[in-house]
Amino acid sequence: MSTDEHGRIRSWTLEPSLPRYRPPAGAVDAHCHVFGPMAEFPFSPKAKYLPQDAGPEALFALRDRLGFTRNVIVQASCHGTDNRATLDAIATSGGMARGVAVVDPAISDTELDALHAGGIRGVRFNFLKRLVDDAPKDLFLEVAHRIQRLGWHVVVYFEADILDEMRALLAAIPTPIVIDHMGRPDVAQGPDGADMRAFRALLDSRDDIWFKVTCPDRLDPAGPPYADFVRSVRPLVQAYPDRVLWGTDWPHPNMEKLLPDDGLLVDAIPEIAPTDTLQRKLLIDNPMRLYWPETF
Ligand SMILES: O=C(O)c1cc(C(=O)O)oc(=O)c1
Repeated sequence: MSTDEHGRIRSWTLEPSLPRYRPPAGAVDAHCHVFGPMAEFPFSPKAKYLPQDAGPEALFALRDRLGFTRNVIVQASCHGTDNRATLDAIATSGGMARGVAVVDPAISDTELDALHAGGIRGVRFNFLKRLVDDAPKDLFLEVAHRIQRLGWHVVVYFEADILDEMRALLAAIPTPIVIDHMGRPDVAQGPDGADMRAFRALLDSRDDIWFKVTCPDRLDPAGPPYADFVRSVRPLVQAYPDRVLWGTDWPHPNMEKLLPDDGLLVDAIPEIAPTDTLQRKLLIDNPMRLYWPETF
């Protein structure tokens, strides 16, 4: 347990192993976060965890160590709707990061424009009760309509047990959708289990629902080499190769009891995406299409 004298937790390992797998040049870590630094960017009073600082310098050092080129920084719940830490990290990346914001539904169009100028390309709707106090679907849907003019997408985080409740909202969202961590299926059920079947039905309901094959550490308690995660997720990558994204999830919010080794997370990539073509789509083509569309 890595808690400092102020009760601030560390959920990432300070010495990740060097991965054996080397990503192709230009690879994107499409799901990561920054925490603080708190002195500059305080956490939300509503934050459900109080992490130690995990700022852009550490994030970009990890990016280089793991062999990645770009990051997509997703606003973490501990920063609420104050996106300054995420924007600061993007600003210091030299064009090598873009982001996903969490916004107050009352946000103005001018503020949305400023987020766009700062590199934001999507908004995140979080439905996990342990992370947020409320998730107003009607207001979220209004936000989804308002960001359409910017060419953004909606990132949604929910767990498998509420997938059915989510269907109506997901069907109504007018922009592309990205599902965080595949909606957290129980990977122990295997690729044909109820959770994966329900998730595939969702993917089949629209051709613009993307998903992140992230967080083996959260979804597969057996740990590396994440055998259940690999056997459940590989068929998904093979079936939907053009709308799948990968990310480290660093600094792994709330994982302080079992610090994931980022090097071993990278080593799982060729297991879930076994060919060069799949790896290129997963790590370069797909995230670039979504976050750096002007390069196409
Ligand atoms: O499962 C989690 O605890 C978690 C939390 C956050 C966040 O606090 O934003 O983001 C994630 O992607 C995952």
